[in-house]
Amino acid sequence: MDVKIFGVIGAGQMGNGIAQVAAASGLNVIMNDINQDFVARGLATISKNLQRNVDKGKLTASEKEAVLGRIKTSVDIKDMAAADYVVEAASENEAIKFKIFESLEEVCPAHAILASNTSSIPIGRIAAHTKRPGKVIGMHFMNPVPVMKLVEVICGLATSAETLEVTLALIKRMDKTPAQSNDFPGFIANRILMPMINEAVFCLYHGVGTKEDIDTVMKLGMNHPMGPLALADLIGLDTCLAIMETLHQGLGDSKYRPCPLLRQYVEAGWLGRKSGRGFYSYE
Ligand SMILES: CC(=O)CC(=O)SCCNC(=O)CCNC(=O)[C@H](O)C(C)(C)COP(=O)(O)OP(=O)(O)OC[C@H]1O[C@@H](n2cnc3c(N)ncnc32)[C@H](O)[C@@H]1OP(=O)(O)O
Ligand SMILES: NC(=O)C1=CN([C@@H]2O[C@H](COP(=O)(O)OP(=O)(O)OC[C@H]3O[C@@H](n4cnc5c(N)ncnc54)[C@H](OP(=O)(O)O)[C@@H]3O)[C@@H](O)[C@H]2O)C=CC1
Repeated sequence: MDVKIFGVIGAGQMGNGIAQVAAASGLNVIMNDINQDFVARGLATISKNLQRNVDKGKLTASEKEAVLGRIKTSVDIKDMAAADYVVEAASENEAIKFKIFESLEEVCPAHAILASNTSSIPIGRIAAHTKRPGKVIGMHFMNPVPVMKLVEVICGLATSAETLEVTLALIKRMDKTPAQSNDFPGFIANRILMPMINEAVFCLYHGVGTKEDIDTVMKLGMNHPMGPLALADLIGLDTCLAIMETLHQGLGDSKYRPCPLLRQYVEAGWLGRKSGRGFYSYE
């Protein structure tokens, strides 16, 4: 299948990154969110990231304009009627994703593949909200999308070989590297990463160390590029909590229980970088 028009649902930190790398690979992109402010913010982030590359001499100004010129914005999901392939990158919330997939089923052409960038929700569960489970797949990019090489690929029980083949070709075209996971809650990436982050939050909660010392141990002791609490702030504490809840409920093991401190921060609206405050302050 030849993908010409690539749709992205959600213009947040993941959605705008996915739109950027798709447009940079030559695809025509439609980036959708629920209101004009969010798509405008997403487009401004893409423009800023591309400009950084122009300033570094990695991209010319006309290449930047060409990439931006391939991105159309939308606040109406019906615009996905033009898409051959759609990646959903809305908030990590089952009810929101189920509703989006029900709408995509209605508006997208029969040949369109519907992918989700979900961090943890089983793909089969999402696919059950469409009439085309063979054309539903997990395409899980890493944050920040323009920088990170990995895309985790998840096939549900019904995902077809053609859907996988088209997805792998797109990942190659975007100059990323795939790794395949079977369809378990949290897949591979967050089955391993998120319990580590949650344990770092428990260390803070129990007073094992300060946030700075916890992060320094993992940065300088284990050579991680960022400490786990700083990384949680980058990912978004609401997303971290949602992933832990999916692991806890889906795998039924108390070792995945979210740290109460993580829940307290989310309830206070301390969501990390995106809200200006998480474990650290960004104001
Ligand atoms: C939750 C999930 O479901 C899955 C996930 O995504 S989990 C999160 C996975 N991501 C990680 O673990 C990220 C860990 N952190 C890192 O790798 C690094 O700290 C980092 C890449 C974020 C920043 O790297 P750094 O060396 O500290 O900073 P910096 O020198 O400013 O940036 C390195 C490069 O990344 C670019 N960059 C940094 N942040 C960026 C962003 N948000 N968007 C685009 N580009 C960015 C910089 O422009 C720079 O590019 P050049 O090499 O071309 O100069
Ligand atoms: N953050 C990360 O590091 C990673 C996240 N992911 C996954 O990517 C997805 C998006 O995460 P992220 O970008 O961080 O989250 P953000 O909160 O930054 O962005 C989500 C965006 O989706 C919008 N949205 C919500 N509902 C709808 C809808 N019905 N239609 C269109 N857009 C909608 C949100 O709007 P509003 O603000 O109004 O709710 C917001 O703009 C999640 O599934 C997450 O688990 C995957 C890999 C890494």
